[in-house]
Amino acid sequence: MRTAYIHGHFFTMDSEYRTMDRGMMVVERGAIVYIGDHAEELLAGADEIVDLAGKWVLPGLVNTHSHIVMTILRGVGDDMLLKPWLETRIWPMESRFTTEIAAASARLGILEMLKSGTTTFSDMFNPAGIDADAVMQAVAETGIRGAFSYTIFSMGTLREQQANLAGAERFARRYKTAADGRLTTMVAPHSPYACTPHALVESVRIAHENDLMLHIHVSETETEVSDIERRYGVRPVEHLRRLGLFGRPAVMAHGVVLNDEERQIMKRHDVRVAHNPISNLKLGSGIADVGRLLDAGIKVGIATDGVASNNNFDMFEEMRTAALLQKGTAKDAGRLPAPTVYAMATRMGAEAIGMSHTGSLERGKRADFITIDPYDKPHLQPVSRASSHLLYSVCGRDVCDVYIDGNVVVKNGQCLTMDEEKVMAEANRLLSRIGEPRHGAPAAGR
Ligand SMILES: CSC[C@H]1O[C@@H](n2cnc3c(O)ncnc32)[C@H](O)[C@@H]1O
Ligand SMILES: [Zn+2]
Repeated sequence: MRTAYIHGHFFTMDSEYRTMDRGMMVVERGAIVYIGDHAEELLAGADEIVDLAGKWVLPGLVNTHSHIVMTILRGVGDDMLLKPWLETRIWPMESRFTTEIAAASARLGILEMLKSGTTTFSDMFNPAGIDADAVMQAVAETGIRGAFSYTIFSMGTLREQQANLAGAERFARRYKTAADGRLTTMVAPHSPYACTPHALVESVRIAHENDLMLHIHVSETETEVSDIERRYGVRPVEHLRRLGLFGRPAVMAHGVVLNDEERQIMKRHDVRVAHNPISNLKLGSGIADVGRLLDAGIKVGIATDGVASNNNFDMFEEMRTAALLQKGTAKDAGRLPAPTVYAMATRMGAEAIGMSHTGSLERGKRADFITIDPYDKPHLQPVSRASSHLLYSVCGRDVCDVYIDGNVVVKNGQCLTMDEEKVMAEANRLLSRIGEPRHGAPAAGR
């Protein structure tokens, strides 16, 4: 099947940030075979022609760190710092999760991601008490692309910790290539504070033996850094380096509290960062110095984290927040200009999570793209300044169509791979099982 997408205003987000006004993209078997100016002769060989006149077309966004299974916890534990938030609100509720809740929560999270333009994500989920296969089945059916990680924690008895490691290894192997290559895995020790050195070393072994990346929360708060210093005599980055974590390609979620020496270690070992500006603000963790990370040559992607600390999966909101924070903290309006932020949310983010077959509209890449129709939207006028609006004015609700592997998964704002009403109703119904009253739910539904 060969499809020609014509007349759209294309933002390729390639390394030259090429744009084409009334351009053309040809897709065959889910891959881009042509992108450029309109070429009438290419239409002859097309099985289907899709007219995108008036629409902005850009690569699907890449969310480099999320927790979709936590979506049902949106609104839990507002106004708390990370440590008490996790220990007194989030972890106790996660411990009551069932497979049904986890799968419903994942569907709801992915529905929100797809409808707001995210086509690829890298996710960590807490496997305790749930059947990971059922969750993966739910994820595969949505049509999204992603890297999934079964989180390794050093909690509970020794036997429970061994079971957790064995589960993570089984999972990493089983889903390394799944759903026609759309889904893959990473190995995810939760953090230097929730994992023993043994669990961290085992994580590296699993990653090495299965040729996988590592994904870990690091240096999110001052408290974490001082706790690790007290326990191990060194800061988190050096602690992880000594344990061999950076012998594999690794994505560090957060990286809020870092010094120059740590950035040098990270650059030397090609450690990438998933920057979660809104979650870091909401949990009172601080603001990562993204400017310095990029200046040091470190790849940085943008991420939402879970919605309990955000409270949504809107990557446009995340991009704008990232840009504004860096300008404000550096007192330099030129910090993090639009092209840099677009790259972080698309091509660089995809590279950061080892998925460089997506993230830009280039020949040979997967046809993962989204469209925005600006014409009926006052906040996107004047339309001629699209390259500014994509950062400063667009929000997730403006996304019109979403394609992954050349398949349309959202059309005119409606998700085609899920029954939207059912997904939302199911999440609300299951909420009562984890002990939260459903404030605002209609009485008849109780
Ligand atoms: C969902 S899997 C992993 C585990 O991570 C917890 N979590 C969610 N957000 C954060 C964060 O910002 N820092 C550290 N840990 C976080 C979540 O509750 C899960 O148990
Ligand atoms: Zn996280």
